[in-house]
Amino acid sequence: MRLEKTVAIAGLGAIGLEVARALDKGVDGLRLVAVSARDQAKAGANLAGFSGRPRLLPLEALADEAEIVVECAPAAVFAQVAGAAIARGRIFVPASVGALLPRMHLVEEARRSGARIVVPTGALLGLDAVRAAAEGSVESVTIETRKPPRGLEGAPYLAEMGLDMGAVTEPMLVFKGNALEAARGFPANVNVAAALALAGIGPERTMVEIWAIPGLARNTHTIRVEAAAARFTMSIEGVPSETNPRTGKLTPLSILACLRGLVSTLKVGS
Ligand SMILES: NC(=O)C1=CN([C@@H]2O[C@H](COP(=O)(O)OP(=O)(O)OC[C@H]3O[C@@H](n4cnc5c(N)ncnc54)[C@H](O)[C@@H]3O)[C@@H](O)[C@H]2O)C=CC1
Ligand SMILES: O=C([O-])CC(=O)C(=O)O
Repeated sequence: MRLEKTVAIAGLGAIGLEVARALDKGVDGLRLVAVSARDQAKAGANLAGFSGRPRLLPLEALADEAEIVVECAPAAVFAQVAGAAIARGRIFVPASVGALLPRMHLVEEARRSGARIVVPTGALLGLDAVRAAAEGSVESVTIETRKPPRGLEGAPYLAEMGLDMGAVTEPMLVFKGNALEAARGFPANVNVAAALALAGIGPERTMVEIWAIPGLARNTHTIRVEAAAARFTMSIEGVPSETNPRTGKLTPLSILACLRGLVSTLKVGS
């Protein structure tokens, strides 16, 4: 008989609430025991319809309650959630992957505490192929991200460069650089580039282009990999969530699939 693993979720927004709802409906081998939210009244209302009764706790307390801590909060509070989960030796599943890049010391801390950091594919695709390719030699990895201008609004890089997304009337290349610079400049927009970098050849060598495309209905990511074992190009067009246009609807589903993979008897994909 398989033991159940307990799960806690930090942040009940576009991603966290969807994951929480799905877990509450029932996923074999997983039990939602705690959540954290900024707006307690709103969280209480959202949780009122749940059949389980997850505890509503501060971010740092989640790791005391659950074996798996899923981070679905803004990048600004990433360190609080990650630090506690890793210190307690938990399985830490981050959505704000961009916030992990400047904090790679957490991987060393996890090694010491026995914690694991499991990065879901999120709004992206094909990280199994990228990881396989990276077991051999890889010449280059690039990602082009295309979003409607409103999906990029609020990024610190845009403010630094004086770029007003409201004024974009035709396709515009707003950023070109490596994944580390992209994560710094667009902490809420290019988690996919960070995940790609971690799957493959690292943030310095993974190259990123970000385009603002007026009228674009879907967040589009295209990966190109040139490796000794294979050359591949993959593209995904994600439907933006209604609650947060920066976030694709696939992301909570990817996290759910990732969580299932932590406990399932049959697991598909490397
Ligand atoms: N890995 C991936 O492919 C993707 C990752 N993301 C990232 O995932 C994270 C979550 O994204 P969304 O759910 O779309 O954001 P969201 O803004 O819809 O939700 C975040 C939630 O966290 C809550 N929150 C804020 N401060 C908090 C605090 N101190 N304690 C507890 N809760 C707090 C907010 O009230 C909100 O409900 C973001 O960092 C985003 O950039 C988004 C899309 C794709
Ligand atoms: O949902 C998407 O298309 C990707 C995204 O926002 C991110 O990488 O943070």
